[in-house]
This record gives sequence, structure tokens and C-alpha cells, in this order.
Amino acid sequence: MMTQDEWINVKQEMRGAVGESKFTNWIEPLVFETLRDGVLTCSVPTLFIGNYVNQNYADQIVYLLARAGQEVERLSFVVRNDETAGPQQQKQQPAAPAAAGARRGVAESARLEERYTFDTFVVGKPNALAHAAARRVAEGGPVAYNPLFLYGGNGLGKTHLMHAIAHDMRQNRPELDVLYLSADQFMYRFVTALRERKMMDFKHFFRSVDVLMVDDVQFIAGKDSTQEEFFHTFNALADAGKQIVISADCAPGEIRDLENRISSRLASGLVVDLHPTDYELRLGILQSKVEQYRSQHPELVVADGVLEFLAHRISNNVRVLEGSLTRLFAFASLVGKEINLELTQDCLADILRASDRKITIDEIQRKVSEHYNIRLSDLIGPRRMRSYARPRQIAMWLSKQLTNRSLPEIGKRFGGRDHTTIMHGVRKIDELRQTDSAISEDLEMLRRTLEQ
Ligand SMILES: Nc1ncnc2c1ncn2[C@@H]1O[C@H](COP(=O)(O)OP(=O)(O)OP(=O)(O)O)[C@@H](O)[C@H]1O
Repeated sequence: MMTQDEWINVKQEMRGAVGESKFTNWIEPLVFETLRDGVLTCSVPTLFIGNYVNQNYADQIVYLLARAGQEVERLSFVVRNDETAGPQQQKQQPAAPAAAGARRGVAESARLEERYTFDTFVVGKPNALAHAAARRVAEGGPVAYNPLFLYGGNGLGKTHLMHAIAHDMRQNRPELDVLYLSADQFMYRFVTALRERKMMDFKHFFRSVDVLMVDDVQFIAGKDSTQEEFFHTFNALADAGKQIVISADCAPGEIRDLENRISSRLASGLVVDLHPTDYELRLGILQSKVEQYRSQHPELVVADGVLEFLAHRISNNVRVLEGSLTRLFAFASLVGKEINLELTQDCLADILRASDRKITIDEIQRKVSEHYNIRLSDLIGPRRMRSYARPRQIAMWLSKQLTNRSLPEIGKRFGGRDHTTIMHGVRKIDELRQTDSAISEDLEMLRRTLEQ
């Protein structure tokens, strides 16, 4: 025989032992129901809580009960609803919404854009690796890349690839619960759960998925409690062998104000970079978009040379490229003309002017030598001291990233060096920026000033 008061005392002792937040999350919701044949039964809002308590706190609770003179061998949990709640049910929110939402499938995650599929994703050198990794994750099997971390600049296709993974899974493995959402939606749900005191539901919701995809994770950097919760969610899922896919605008180690333990966890799977588009990829994307449009508007005629012109002149960002085409299509159908070079130049004058601003290797070399306070001639010249060699490799890396110049062309601008030297320099910096935060910060800073 055990009284409610004795149980409350045990709970209060647990409060002291586990701390306030764990107490609120896990112990407070336990409502004593019966003690029979050495089995203490409590009701809980969700079975998840029961399982969690069993795994993490059962021994401690049994020990405290023994100290209070109660012989308990094990704990058992039943899920309560409003009608069956025990006499001292706390102000716990009903569990129904989370339980019902638990098996929600892809459709109940954030809205997925229909057209963001693998079929509509054009693959080229700059995004081949990211595409292959995304495909592999969508296929499933043993979780080889966990997490898959996709990063790259604006409009390079991160969201498209994430939606493509989700679409693919929905089609081929409908039994999986796939949750896709942006990091700000994660934060919004977290803050709402806190405010409405529904943290249990929140935790249950996120820990019950098979695949978690969080887009633009840089958004939670600097938001302390959201980061913390994200970290726990991440660990719980990863430990349970669930697939996680994350995207951001830069590499894990380069996300400002993101705690180290989180960035190193994010970097613990496969980290893949979507590089700025090159001419071939831009042309391929343009051709594919025109084909898609023409399948519905066969009257559209695009003169020879227009797509090549656009692929040459418009920036890396695929969003800008798409926007240009959409404007051209609208304009052409309005005036009932074919899209030729003249119409293109008229219609896109502002976009073309804006993308005229190209970063040059000269500019990069100047900025880098200023930043490291060395002479331009030393940056380009033959001296091999580390204090020159490292900035030189950084300038090579930036030239590769921010211009469309080939390795031999870059080599020529660095005192006539061979393209293999440039390749070595670029690789070295690629390695260092993963491990050396000073270098990765320098790169980010230089990139920003150059892109202004
Ligand atoms: N390789 C590609 N093939 C076809 N379309 C692409 C490709 N890359 C990007 N796009 C298109 O470009 C647009 C921008 O892509 P997306 O939103 O995925 O970029 P993002 O990397 O998530 O950008 P941001 O960081 O700004 O959110 C989308 O309409 C997408 O369909």
C-alpha cells in the first residue's frame, strides 16, 4: 500500500536529484496509479515519456521507493487520457495532439515544393557530390552518412535537394515518418511548446520521426535554448540510428555563434559543399527550365544563342537565373514575340547590369595582401615562408571560388605557377578551413568584403 503523499515525496526527492528542467520534462508528468506485486504503475501523457523514464530513472526511483519502505521491483506505465487521469494530474496538457501527430508522414512536415524533385535537379560538376549523397540518403539502407550536411551559397539548390529527398522517400518508402522543416520553424515550435508548456509533446514529436531534415540551420546560431534543444533532439535521433539531413549557408565550423559541440556533431557525418555554378551547369539549368516551360507552352520560341548569353552573363545564383527566365517568358508571351538576344537585353537590362559586377583575381590578391599586411609582390612572388605561402593559398582558393577562371588561368596570375600548384593550394585551404577556425573566419570575412 502506498499513499499519494508518499509518491509526492519520492517525486520531490527526484526533483533534487535530476534538476528542475529534467524534473519538469520527465518526472512531474508521472501520476501514481497502483502498486501491486512489486510493480508500480504510473500513468503518463505519452508512452515515450514512460520509456524514457524506464531507461533513465527507473533505478533511482526504485531506490527512493525502497528507502521510503516500499518494495518495488519495476515500473510500468500506462498512457492516460483526460478521463483516466489520476487524482493528482498536474497541469499537463493532454497528450492527444502529439500522439495523433506522431505518425504523420512527410505530408505533415513543412510544405514541400512539388517541383523540387530529383528529376528536375540538373546535375553538373559543382553539385554532383551533393546530388549523389542526397540520392544515397533518399535510397536508405544502412545509415552511412549521418548526418548529411549540405552547404553552399544562396540559391545553389540546398532546399531543392532536401525536398527531393523527402519526395523520394514519400514515394518509395511511405512507411517512414519524414519531417522536413526550416530551422526557424524548429525554433518557432520550440518557443511555442515552452510558452504553452507542451515540452513533452514537442520532445515526443521530434524524437519519434524516422528522418529529420532541418534547412538553414545557421538560423539557430546564437539562440541559446533553441540550440540546446536542437542538440538534444539531434543526439537522440542519431543515437537511435535515425537519418538526419541538415543544410546551411556555410560549413559547420564556419557558422558564427554556433556552439562547438553542435558544429562538431554536425560535421560528424558527411559534409558536402554545393559549389557556385559554372557555365555548363547554368546552361544545363536554363535548357531544362525552357524545356519544362515549353511542355506547357509549345508556342514559346527561344532564338539560338540566348541561353548561352544568359549562362555567360548571369551570376552563380540559380534563383536569379530562374527569375530572369520567368521574366523573359512573361514578356515574350505579352508581346507575342520570340525570345531573341535583343529582347533579352532589353527585358533584363537591370539584372545584366547587376551581374556585370564580377570579382577579379587582381581584386582578390589586393584584398588578401591588405588583410595579411604583406606586399602584393610577396603574395604573388616565389618566397615560400609560411607568412607568404598561406595567404597566397588563401588567395588561390578565393580565386577558384569567386571567379570563373580555370586552374591554369589562375596559375598564370600567380606568377606563372603550374595548375597543380594551384590545385594543391586550394585543397590545402579546403582541409584547413574544416579544422582551423581562424582560417575559416578569415575566408568568410574576405569573401564577404569581396562580394559587397
Ligand atoms: N541544379 C539545379 N537544377 C535545377 N534547379 C535548381 C538547381 N539548383 C537550384 N535550382 C533552383 O534554384 C532555386 C533556388 O534553389 P534553392 O532554394 O534550393 O537554393 P538554396 O541553396 O536553398 O538557397 P538559400 O540558401 O538562399 O535558401 C530553386 O527554384 C531551385 O529549384
